[in-house]
Amino acid sequence: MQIKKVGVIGAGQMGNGIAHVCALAGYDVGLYDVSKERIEAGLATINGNLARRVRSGKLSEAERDATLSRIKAVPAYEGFGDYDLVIESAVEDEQVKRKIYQALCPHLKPECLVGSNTSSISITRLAAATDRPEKFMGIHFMNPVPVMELVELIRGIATDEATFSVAKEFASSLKKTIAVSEDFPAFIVNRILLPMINEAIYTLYEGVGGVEAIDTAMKLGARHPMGPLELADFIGLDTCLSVMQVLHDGLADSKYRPCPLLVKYVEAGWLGRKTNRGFYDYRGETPIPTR
Ligand SMILES: CC(=O)CC(=O)SCCNC(=O)CCNC(=O)[C@H](O)C(C)(C)COP(=O)(O)OP(=O)(O)OC[C@H]1O[C@@H](n2cnc3c(N)ncnc32)[C@H](O)[C@@H]1OP(=O)(O)O
Ligand SMILES: NC(=O)C1=CN([C@@H]2O[C@H](COP(=O)(O)OP(=O)(O)OC[C@H]3O[C@@H](n4cnc5c(N)ncnc54)[C@H](OP(=O)(O)O)[C@@H]3O)[C@@H](O)[C@H]2O)C=CC1
Repeated sequence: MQIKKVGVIGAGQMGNGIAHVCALAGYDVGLYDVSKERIEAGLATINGNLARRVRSGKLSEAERDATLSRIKAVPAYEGFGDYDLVIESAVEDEQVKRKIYQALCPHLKPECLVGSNTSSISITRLAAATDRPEKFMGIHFMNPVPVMELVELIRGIATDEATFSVAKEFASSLKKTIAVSEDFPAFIVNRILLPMINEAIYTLYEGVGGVEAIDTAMKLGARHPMGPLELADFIGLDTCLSVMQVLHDGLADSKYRPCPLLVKYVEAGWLGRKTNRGFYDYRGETPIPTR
């Protein structure tokens, strides 16, 4: 099957990044979110990211214009009727994702593939909420999508070989490197990364170090490009908590217990960069640690 048109559900930081790399690779892209404002904000981010690449000489203005012209807003699921692949990248909440598939699938052509960018949720379970489990896969991009080289591919129990093969070709066409993961909670990257971030939050919670000390320690002591708390803010603390809950529930091991301080930040609505406050306060010119 030849993929030409790619739909993206959710225009947040991951959805707009997925739309960006797909359009850059020559696909026609349709972007959907719950409101017109959300779609416009996603399109504005893509515009800004492409403009930065033009300024740094990595993209010509003509390439930028052609990329932007390939992305359109799709305000309703009916608009995805002639798409070949739809990638869902809405919030990390199983109930929200299930509702999306139930509303979306009746409008898709029978051969359309469906992918989820979920960070942690069972692909087999999500597939069961669609009318096409054999055409459903985990296609997990990393943040920031235009920069990170990896895509994890995850097959559910029912995913057929043809779907897997098209997904591999698709990810390669975006110039991404593939890592195949079995369908276990949080797959490979987040099975390893999120417990480290959670441990960094416990380190803060127990007073072993402050926000800056923890981030400096891991940046300079372990050569991580971002400290774990800075990275948590970048990912979104709601997403970090959801992933830890999926690990804790799915593997039933207390070592995955989400740190109570992470829970508290999420309850406060301090979700990191997207709400301007998390382990750092981003409202001023430079980020200030909140603890
Ligand atoms: C939760 C999950 O399910 C899975 C996940 O994704 S976990 C998160 C995985 N991601 C990470 O671990 C990211 C760790 N951080 C990094 O690798 C780096 O800090 C970084 C790549 C984000 C920024 O690198 P940097 O060297 O500090 O920044 P900077 O020099 O400003 O930018 C490097 C390039 O990235 C681009 N970039 C940076 N942030 C970007 C963003 N948010 N969106 C798009 N492009 C971005 C810049 O435009 C620049 O591109 P050019 O070279 O083409 O100009
Ligand atoms: N953040 C990260 O680093 C990574 C995240 N992911 C995964 O990608 C997915 C998206 O995450 P991310 O982009 O960070 O989250 P964001 O919060 O930035 O974006 C999610 C978007 O989905 C929208 N949304 C909510 N409900 C629906 C719905 N019913 N239909 C369509 N859109 C909806 C949200 O709108 P509103 O704000 O109005 O609710 C928001 O615009 C999640 O599954 C996450 O786990 C994967 C890799 C990395």
